[in-house]
Parts: sequence; structure tokens; C-alpha cells
Amino acid sequence: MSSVFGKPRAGGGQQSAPLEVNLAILGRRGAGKSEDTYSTEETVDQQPVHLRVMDTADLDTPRNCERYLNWAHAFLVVYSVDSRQSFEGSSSYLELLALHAKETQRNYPALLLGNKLDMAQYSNSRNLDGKQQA
Ligand SMILES: Nc1nc2c(ncn2[C@@H]2O[C@H](COP(=O)(O)OP(=O)(O)OP(=O)(O)O)[C@@H](O)[C@H]2O)c(=O)[nH]1
Repeated sequence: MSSVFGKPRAGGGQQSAPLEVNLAILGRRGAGKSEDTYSTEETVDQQPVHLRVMDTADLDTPRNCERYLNWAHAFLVVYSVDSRQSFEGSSSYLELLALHAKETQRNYPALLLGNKLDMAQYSNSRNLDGKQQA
């Protein structure tokens, strides 16, 4: 038995069928989580991987989390670099993932990603709705 992202998969040695990897994208609304591709075939370390992506639709805080916590093998927490509100909102997702790891006794890969790099010059100055902060 070998494993990918901490969850066991059947078989070992040469793999012909792709690994199945589920990735949940978390973060406050407006961070830029949505992507056009939700399922893709990739090759990682000469191993075919079938990657499924779930774009979660929480508003400002984690909600109804069980559906993605139980589904995902890995997590991407996204914030928008031009919004302090968005960055600070990431902490509730990171805390949720830390709690999940503690409860399940597993360490799932989790990455904090700053999006909208093209907006970095406006850092700290906007709310997620695009309005200037006081
Ligand atoms: N400038 C800039 N805008 C971006 C970028 N990525 C996404 N956006 C814009 O940010 C806005 C929000 O993007 P979404 O992908 O809808 O954000 P979301 O986090 O999925 O938000 P919800 O769907 O409300 O959960 C949209 O207008 C996007 O076009 C980026 O890299 N740069």
C-alpha cells in the first residue's frame, strides 16, 4: 500500500491508472478562487494524476465545511494581495485546517496563496468589493 497526500491508495510499484487527487480551494469571497478547469489530468513524477478541484463558496467565514474537509486530499487557501481583509480572513481557514488535522491525526498539504499580484500596488487599500478603505 502506498499513499498520496496522506490518504492510502491501492496497489504499489508501477501505476497504470491515474491517482485520484481532490483539491479544495478555500478563502473569502472575491479572493479569486474560481477557475475554469475543475478536473484535469497531469503527470507528477512520471505518475499520471487525475486532479479534481472544488471551488468552495463560503462568504466571509468557513461554513458547511464537512463536505470539503471529508472530500479533499489537499487544500489551497486563497487571499487577494490588495486586501488586508482578505488576508486576515485566511486565518479562520488555516485554523479550521489545523483543527481538522488534529481531529483526523493527519497532516494534509495546505498552501496559502496570495492572488491578484497585478494589484499588489494597491495592497491594504481596498475592501473585497473594490471600495477604498478608510
Ligand atoms: N486583478 C485581478 N483580478 C482577479 C484575479 N483573479 C481573479 N480576479 C477577479 O476577482 C474577482 C473575484 O474573482 P472570483 O474568482 O469570482 O472570486 P471568488 O474567490 O471565487 O469569489 P466567490 O465566487 O464570491 O467565492 C473577479 O472579478 C475576477 O475577475 C487576478 O489575478 N487579478
